[in-house]
Amino acid sequence: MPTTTPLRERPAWQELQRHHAEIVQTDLRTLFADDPGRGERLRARAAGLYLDYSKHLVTDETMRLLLRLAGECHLEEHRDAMFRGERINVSEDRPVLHVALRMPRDTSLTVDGVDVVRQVHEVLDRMAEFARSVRSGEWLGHTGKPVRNVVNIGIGGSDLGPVMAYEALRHYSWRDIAFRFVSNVDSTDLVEALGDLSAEETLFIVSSKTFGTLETLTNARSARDWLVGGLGSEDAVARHFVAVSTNAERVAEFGIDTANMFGFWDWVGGRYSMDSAIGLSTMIAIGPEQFHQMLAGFHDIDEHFRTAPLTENLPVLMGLLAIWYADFFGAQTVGVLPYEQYLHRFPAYLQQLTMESNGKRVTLGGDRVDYDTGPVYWGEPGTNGQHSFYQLLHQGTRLIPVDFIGFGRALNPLGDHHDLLTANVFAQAQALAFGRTEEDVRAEGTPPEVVPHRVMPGNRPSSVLLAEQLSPRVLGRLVALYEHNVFTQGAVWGIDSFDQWGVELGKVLATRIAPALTAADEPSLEHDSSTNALIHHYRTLKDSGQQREGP
Ligand SMILES: O=P(O)(O)OC[C@H]1O[C@](O)(CO)[C@@H](O)[C@@H]1O
Repeated sequence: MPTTTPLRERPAWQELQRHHAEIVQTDLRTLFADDPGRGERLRARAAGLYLDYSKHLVTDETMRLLLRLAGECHLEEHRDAMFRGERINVSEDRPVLHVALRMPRDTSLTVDGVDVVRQVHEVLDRMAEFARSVRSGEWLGHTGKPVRNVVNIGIGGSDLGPVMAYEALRHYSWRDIAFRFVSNVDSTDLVEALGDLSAEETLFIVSSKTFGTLETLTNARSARDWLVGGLGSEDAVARHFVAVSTNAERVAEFGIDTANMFGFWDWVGGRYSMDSAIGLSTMIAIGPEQFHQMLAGFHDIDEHFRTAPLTENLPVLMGLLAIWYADFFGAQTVGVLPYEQYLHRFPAYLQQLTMESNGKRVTLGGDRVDYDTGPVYWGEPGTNGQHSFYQLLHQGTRLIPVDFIGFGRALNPLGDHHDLLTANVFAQAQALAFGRTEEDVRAEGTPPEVVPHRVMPGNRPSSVLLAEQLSPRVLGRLVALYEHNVFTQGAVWGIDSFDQWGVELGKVLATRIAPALTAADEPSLEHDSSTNALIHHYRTLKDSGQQREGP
């Protein structure tokens, strides 16, 4: 599918470069003053989401050129290839089919002779049956008690999706069960999570696509020791451990009965898996019906991405804007600022989705790119961030495009809190775009020496995304929106957004270094001089602690 013309040589790219030189001669104040209809025109809607992109450093001409670039990069053909189940993850030679995870039961998609939609719904049905039995108290632990605590053990995509979704949908969750999420191999994570739990009432979900991840297996082994220690029998594992994985062999090797395993497939990337069986904790928390609502939300945006004209296609517009700033303005980051406390882990979730996907430096054909790819995504919920890092957004030297996410209705209405919250969304977007001029500051009687400090340059870009109210369906829509935004960016950059080879080397090196840290006798070291010195110093610190802790 990829054509051979290098990205920077494409006509639209070159025109965008020329056009960029014009855009920086104007500013948002002028653009709005000259065009009263801008705020109503530069916006798009889909599946209950409203995207205002009028406060971006763009004109109609910019959008026309960006959309032309998408065409020249065959975005629609790439998209259709994904939906058809072609092996677009070239470096791993796999299809990319998270969109099949939310296709309705009465549809089908055949890949390599198998109807994957049927497979998906078989697993969803098993998950639903299990979730119902846990929620109803029918599923009993080894000593005959129902489950009161669910602990998901996983990392990366096997943790960030479940924890983000649990937090986002807490309002809809079954409060009789406590949920904990353990990811870090730092023992504090597990110890703190289990500290106040009773083994008799605790169910572990070991979530790992590969079932080979060091952190997850280490935590799962320690959790099993804790359980067996607490209940006094290895037999307890069968009623207290279930697994979510693509690797039945390793699940069995670990000692979990594969009858208690929920599968998925290698065509689901870890960071695209929260709506697969990896979402088992989410399903137990909110129930199968609400989980299906979340899937329907994902599907709403899949259909929009697949069928809407690019000019009105929300994820496409967002992806192209990210490219505009990354490659033509040299912006390094994108802030995501949800004004909804329940979405407080959404930026952390997006970090993996965006950066593990588009943190790539070679094209699909293996050539080194000569343009910037994936920006750094980061963020915090508003209004908290306003009292922390927004200063830099408003008056710092860097250009940082941001996405504000707001809602029409609060889940926990209280007085005028929600109107105040939303007023802050609009005010921040306004302040970033239009700032405060020197004349305005002087007119307020500001002492001349303070004037430069109080001027707000404005001309800082933002999107405002609005939805009715956070719900499972809306969460699905939001996540799918960013998934396809990431897809759009990757398709234009011509990179593989679905592999993650960059995380492998560190894993291999850690397993080489670990024996030197655990060895009883001073090891002979053959690493670089810095690593050798660090290992020596660590061993000294460890020994000095052991001596102090001695009898
Ligand atoms: O689900 P697994 O196989 O344990 O992998 C966990 C995470 O590790 C990664 O491979 C990166 O280290 C992610 O892509 C993945 O989500």
